[in-house]
Amino acid sequence: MVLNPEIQAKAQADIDRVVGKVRLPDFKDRPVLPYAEAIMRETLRWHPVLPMGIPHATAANDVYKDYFIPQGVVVMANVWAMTHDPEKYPSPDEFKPERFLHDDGSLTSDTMPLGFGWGRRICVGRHVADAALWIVIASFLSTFSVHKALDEHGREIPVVPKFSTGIAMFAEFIPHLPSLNLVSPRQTQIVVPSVLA
Ligand code: HEM
Repeated sequence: MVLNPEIQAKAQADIDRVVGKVRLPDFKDRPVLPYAEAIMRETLRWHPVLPMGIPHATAANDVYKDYFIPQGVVVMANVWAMTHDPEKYPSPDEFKPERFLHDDGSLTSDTMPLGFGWGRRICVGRHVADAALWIVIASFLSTFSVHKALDEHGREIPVVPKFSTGIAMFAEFIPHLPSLNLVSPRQTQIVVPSVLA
């Protein structure tokens, strides 16, 4: 969001329109908040948490497209190449939630399943993760805005997105951002559901 303020503003306008400003988003709002959903899918596509999945081993000899693959070799799925295929996702390095939306704003059928793997060893926690990601994204955007911090002259400090390499990919730049002005509250009154109060 700090890199894409116009996307943040668009998502917040959508949430304010549907949810209003006196309560937090709830799961019942999810079907009518396609833009937040598209942000989540684009996040999983843009920098997948496990860009090469988790290593697997073949249980038997196999042949795939004229390649002989012996039993017991390590096989890794190049999730990064799939989520950055320019034919499927033009300008793949750009963060564009709109790629998951039709022109009328409704969601496409591409739910970005690649981020959780596939087949027998698909992520067993995907439904927990999916729900948790959505509610965090929607609640955060509802209550806070992320801005670039300002230097002592009041100028925005540029943010360079830098991600770790290795099995798991995470945003390395976030802990190094100066905290000044980074996150600001945008709602003065939030009604906490009684179940949480
Ligand atoms: C955004 C969050 C998450 C992402 C992107 C993610 C992604 C993945 C991926 C790509 C795999 C490997 C699938 C494969 O080998 O083909 C995996 C495996 C797994 N995940 Fe997740 N995961 C997430 C959250 C979770 C959570 C919250 C849990 C537990 C509650 C969980 C539990 C597991 C387990 C146990 C496996 C191993 C499954 C197996 O080998 O049979 N994951 N995950």
